[in-house]
Amino acid sequence: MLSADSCIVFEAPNSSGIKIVNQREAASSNIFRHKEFNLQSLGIGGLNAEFADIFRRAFASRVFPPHVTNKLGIKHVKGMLLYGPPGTGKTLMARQIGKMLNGKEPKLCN
Ligand SMILES: Nc1ncnc2c1ncn2[C@@H]1O[C@H](COP(=O)(O)OP(=O)(O)OP(=O)(O)O)[C@@H](O)[C@H]1O
Repeated sequence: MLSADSCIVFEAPNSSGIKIVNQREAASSNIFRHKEFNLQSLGIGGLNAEFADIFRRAFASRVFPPHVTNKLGIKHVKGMLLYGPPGTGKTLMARQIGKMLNGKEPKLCN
């Protein structure tokens, strides 16, 4: 049953050649492939606080329906810069987050 809060998201596989336009806002609520995250199963250890910070800053706005973000004037974060000592999991985390998203792999800059 459809209600005023119902949201329809059209999806097409990349290989289909079909390009769906003008539904960016609606699609944003479906940004993650999986709704549950388990950092251990993603091979990420000891970065729970960092992941929570990334999620809160960059993705929290995307779990709200588009009409709520529009009404509140919330702008989605479109990029992030990870910094820290070498070999501490920045690249690993970026790649794993990229896999969880319905998008392209992250672009890594050294
Ligand atoms: N928290 C972690 N959990 C699991 N593996 C990790 C973690 N941190 C680093 N590693 C592993 O250590 C190696 C180096 O990590 P990674 O390349 O992600 O570090 P980085 O912070 O991007 O380093 P750099 O700043 O030098 O680019 C990788 O093989 C990665 O899988």
